[in-house]
Amino acid sequence: MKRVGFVGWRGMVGSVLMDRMRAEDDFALIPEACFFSTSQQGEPGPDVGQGAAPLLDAQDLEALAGMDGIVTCQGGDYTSAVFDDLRARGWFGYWIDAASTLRMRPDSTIVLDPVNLEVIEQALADGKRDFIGGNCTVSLMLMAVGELLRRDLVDWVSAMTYQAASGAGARNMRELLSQMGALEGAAAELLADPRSSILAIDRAVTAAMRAGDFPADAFGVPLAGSLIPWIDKAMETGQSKEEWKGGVETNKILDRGEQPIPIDGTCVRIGSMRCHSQGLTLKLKRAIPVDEVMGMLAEANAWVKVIPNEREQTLAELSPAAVTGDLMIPVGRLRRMAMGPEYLNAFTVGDQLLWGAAEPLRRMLRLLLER
Ligand SMILES: NC(=O)C1=CN([C@@H]2O[C@H](COP(=O)(O)OP(=O)(O)OC[C@H]3O[C@@H](n4cnc5c(N)ncnc54)[C@H](OP(=O)(O)O)[C@@H]3O)[C@@H](O)[C@H]2O)C=CC1
Ligand SMILES: N[C@@H](CC(=O)OP(=O)(O)O)C(=O)O
Repeated sequence: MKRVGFVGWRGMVGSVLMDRMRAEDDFALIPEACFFSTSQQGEPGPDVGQGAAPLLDAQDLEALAGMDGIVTCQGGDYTSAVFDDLRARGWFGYWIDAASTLRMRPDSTIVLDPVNLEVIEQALADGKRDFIGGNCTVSLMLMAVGELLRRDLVDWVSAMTYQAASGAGARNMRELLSQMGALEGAAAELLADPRSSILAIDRAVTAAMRAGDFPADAFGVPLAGSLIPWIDKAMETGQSKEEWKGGVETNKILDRGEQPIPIDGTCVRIGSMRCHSQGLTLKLKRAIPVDEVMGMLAEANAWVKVIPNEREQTLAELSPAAVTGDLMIPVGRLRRMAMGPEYLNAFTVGDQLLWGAAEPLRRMLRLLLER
């Protein structure tokens, strides 16, 4: 690949991608990196070691068709607006995309190479050209416990999620902080007085949360001091779309074909900034000693970190506060459950902008550049 186009590089996911590409010196492998924008065409683009050229128009199919590969973090509306037209013109380049639009199309491969490198290599051998990053929750779950599914040791998985504000976008992250500030502000005087009643503090906070001027334009409801047990649209199954993706995308990543593993649960937005956490119940096909499970998980990839089921280490290492900004994927609380020896409990945390969004795309591009 000689010319690689980047769309959506200045957004939240795109900025994380750019940072990671700079950190890994990926741009040194790209003879010509071209930057596009839907709103800032002609403005100077970023300098990634090749000088700062003016930004190209991301709607200009002619300019896009001049690329050997396109990496987009611009979002699903953009993909819907240009992708089919671009292919219809006979464009034969590689399309690497963070958005969900194309994920379930037969020609697309969902990329998470530490888990499904064989599937990606087969797709390349078959001449496939569309490589799409998975849903953040799915990718993070598979980075943590995918090895058990890959080895076909699992009957089903229930995933109860605790998802960060970042999954809803940059505006929502800002709003979460505004909400936190508004709650603190509502109780500030009472908090400053050590003799004030905690119930009075709680009343002040609850009143602020329910007031018409509480900042909730982005989420629609309070998230700080509360939670939102619904993410994305409704499906006919009664699932939210986020819950539906857990099943269909996991099975596509693992190429399970006609033998999908049932995966379901409740996806919940909580007041974390950019780390998604998940409480998992795995029904194993046979009772496997927990030590053996820990060994399998620890060896599965270079980023997973098995945390012993002990209080101190769990508090120190298995939380959004510990993981934010890091590629590490801790998985802990590993223990047999009261339901029987085949029932395994697990808890995992991951940065949803790194392994959840930018990193699988970066690695797919690198794989193509190094071929
Ligand atoms: N957020 C997430 O957790 C995940 C998101 N994704 C996918 O990635 C897509 C993009 O998400 P995200 O990065 O959160 O979107 P952003 O809203 O942060 O960025 C999207 C685009 O908005 C434009 N933009 C307008 N104003 C600004 C500004 N002030 N700063 C930066 N960019 C601005 C830019 O395009 P332009 O230069 O053309 O104006 C930018 O590329 C999503 O729609 C989704 O499909 C995938 C996985 C996870
Ligand atoms: N839906 C995810 C974020 C996301 O962008 O997912 P997807 O890439 O599947 O649309 C969340 O809200 O946490």
